[in-house]
Order: sequence, then structure tokens, then C-alpha cells
Amino acid sequence: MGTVCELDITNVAHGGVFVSRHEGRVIFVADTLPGERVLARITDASQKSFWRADTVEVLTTSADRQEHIWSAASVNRDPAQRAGGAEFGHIKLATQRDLKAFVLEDSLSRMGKIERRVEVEALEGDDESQGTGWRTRVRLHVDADGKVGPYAARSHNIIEVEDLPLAASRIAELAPFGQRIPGIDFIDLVGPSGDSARAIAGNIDTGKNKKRPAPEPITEIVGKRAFKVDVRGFWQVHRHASATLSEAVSSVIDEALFDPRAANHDLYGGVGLFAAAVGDRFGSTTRMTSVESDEMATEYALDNLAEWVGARAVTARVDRYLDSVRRDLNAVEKARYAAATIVLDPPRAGAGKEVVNSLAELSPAQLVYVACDPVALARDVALFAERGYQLEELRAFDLFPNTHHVEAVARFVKN
Ligand SMILES: C[S@@+](CC[C@H](N)C(=O)[O-])C[C@H]1O[C@@H](n2cnc3c(N)ncnc32)[C@H](O)[C@@H]1O
Repeated sequence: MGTVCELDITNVAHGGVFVSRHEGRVIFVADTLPGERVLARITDASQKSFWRADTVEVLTTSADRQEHIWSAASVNRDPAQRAGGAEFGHIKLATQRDLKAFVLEDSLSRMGKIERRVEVEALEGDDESQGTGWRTRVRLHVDADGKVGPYAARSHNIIEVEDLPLAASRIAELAPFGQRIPGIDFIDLVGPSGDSARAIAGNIDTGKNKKRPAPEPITEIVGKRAFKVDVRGFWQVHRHASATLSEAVSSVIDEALFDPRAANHDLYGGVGLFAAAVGDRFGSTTRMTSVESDEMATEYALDNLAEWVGARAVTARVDRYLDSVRRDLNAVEKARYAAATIVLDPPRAGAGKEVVNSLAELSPAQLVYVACDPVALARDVALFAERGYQLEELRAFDLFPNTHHVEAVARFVKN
């Protein structure tokens, strides 16, 4: 058991924790918010520069605190028994968005060296539901005794819960609350917009089993378009995320810089969501190549993009793909890349130096970057700036209400 101390919370930090200072050291504290004074238990004193702590009692309550939207995650519980995945659920929704905007602005200022005001935009229906009922995908974990539930906050202990307020009701209804199901590692609850909801039991792939699971296509509807995606494959989690991001990606593109004949790309393309959004805006002759490392997703992308004669889908790691393109360019292709619009939606770690360098060398007219991590985005903003690309436009979306996560859509152009 760690030491308990009284702490004044001064700010929000990246990762859903809050800043306090104690005896000259920064302590990152969970389950509080700026302006509060709390009793907190130190949970990690292994680092020299900062420690970590959990709130055990709120001594001075912020006006922005609310009763947690999920009783299983409440500060009234023992920290080890608090369910994870709703680490902002004790904060009023409007304040959550202000905190997310601050983290994005602060990351851009410190790492990206640019000053920007950002508004984190709400998705349809979230204010009315207080940010609940939006998840179309939930993974519940199962331990060796068959106990089922989400992980606790900041650990892999499974917490038995009676409800899943962030989940859409049609998948929450499928959760086997209170049951024991030994022999599996997880249960995925999946609620596609164009298909029936389902629960899929599975085991963690340890790498020994080389056989890939048989394809199991489901349908997701975005606007007037239907997408095939595998039941185990990546799809945006919020019920309105795909529509919101598709609109943001297609509308942020500067038409004056867009050439439908250029080497346009949708990198980290999944099943072709953004390639379709760009194609829908710029017409049936638009050339667009989706690049995605997951072979099965690429097969679905080929299907989903079949109506565009100029659409291709390639299975490759983006870093390797760009490296080989860069090495083999002839003069015609060089001009096609220089005129291109490139969309990229990397995983949490961001694009990184190698990908940014390759992109800069290909010198596209504009880049549209969809980012799920503000710090990774800010680091890539700095890398792009070094290579002659400046951030031209930026929007942010509250794609994950009641959690600390925020999504951004940025457009870069050549200086
Ligand atoms: C955030 S998802 C975006 C998918 C798609 N844009 C969408 O919104 O549906 C990132 C995708 O990148 C893929 N991916 C991860 N690392 C990759 C890499 N190094 N090269 C290519 N694809 C990668 C993942 O399989 C996943 O489909």
C-alpha cells in the first residue's frame, strides 16, 4: 500500500490524469480534476521525475464534478475495483471537451511549436445522452476462472459489472453479466449499423495459431453507402464516428489543390472508408489507392471501392510501401505524387519520422491526417514542419465521450 497524501490538482495532463506537485515532484493523479484538493494514494514511485497516484477521497469538490456516469467506476469505490474505460465520467461533458481541447492545444504548443485554439466538437446525440450509449464495439475480458468484465482502470484485473453505460443498448444487452465462462480470453460485443448485433468469444492469438479466422463480413452503413467489414476487423467505435470523420476528411480537402488524376492515397485505409469519402466528393474517375497492413481488410476495401475505376487497395505496411514507391519513382509518377492528396489515419503511435520523411520526399500537394492521439499528432506536426509542411486546418471531435480520448483531423500543405 502506497503513501497517502493531500494534493492540490492544478491541471490536466495527457492520458486522462491530472497534475499536482508535492515536495517538488510532479504527481499524476487519476479520478480528479483541476481545482480539487484530494487525498491520493501513491501507486507508482518508480520514476525520478514523476509519480502516479489514485484519488481515494475528494476533499474540495470542483463545480465541474458530477456523479460518475458508471457506478462501477466511481471514486467511492476502492481504486483497484474501479472499472476502466470511462476515466472522465466524473466530469461534466462540456468540461471534458474543454480539457481535451487544452491537451491538444498544449501538445501543439509544446511539441509542434504552434499556437492554436481548438474547439472539440460534440457528435450528434451525445449531449442528450450525456455521452452514453455510443459504443458499437466493446471487448470484455475473461480470466482463468471464467470471470467476465472490463479491465480495472490501470490494471488487467477483471471487474464484474452490472451495466455498460457507454455501450449502445443493443450490445449491452448481449453482455453475459455475472456469468462464468472459462476457456476463452475475451468476448467482443459488436453492433454494426447494417446488421444484427452479436457477441463473439475468442482467445488471444499467441502467434502459435497461424490459421487466420474465416472471414465473417458484416455491414456498416455510412450515409447512403454500405461498407463490408469483418466482424473482427477495425471499424470506428462511436455510432456516428464514421459519418463524422468521412465528412470532416472530405470537406477539409482544398479543391484547388485536388487533382483526381494524381497519385491520391488513403494510408492506413482499413476497409476504404476515407477513400470512399474522397471518391464521393470528387467523382467516379478519382484515382485513389488504399494502403493497409491487414490482408482481410484490404480484400473488403477492394469490394467497397469497386465502383471507382481508379481505386486500388494494397496490403502493405505504410512505411515499407512509401519507401519502395520513393525508390522507384520515374518522372511521370513523381509529378503524380507532387499533385496528390494523401489521407493518413495511423494507429495511436502516429505516423512517425520514417513515414513523415518518405511523404515529404514524395512532396504531395496536401495531406489530411486523422489523429487519435494529440501528442503523436503534435510530434508529427513538428516533423512535417521540419520537412516543409505546415498545419493549415485543424478540427477536433469528441469521438469518445466520458473517456480522455479525442480525435483530430488536420490538413497540411507545402510551405
Ligand atoms: C485507425 S485505423 C483506421 C482505418 C480506417 N481509416 C477507418 O477509419 O476505418 C488504422 C488502420 O491501420 C492499419 N495499420 C496499422 N499499422 C499499419 C501499418 N504500419 N501499415 C499499414 N496499415 C497499418 C490497421 O490495421 C487499421 O486498419
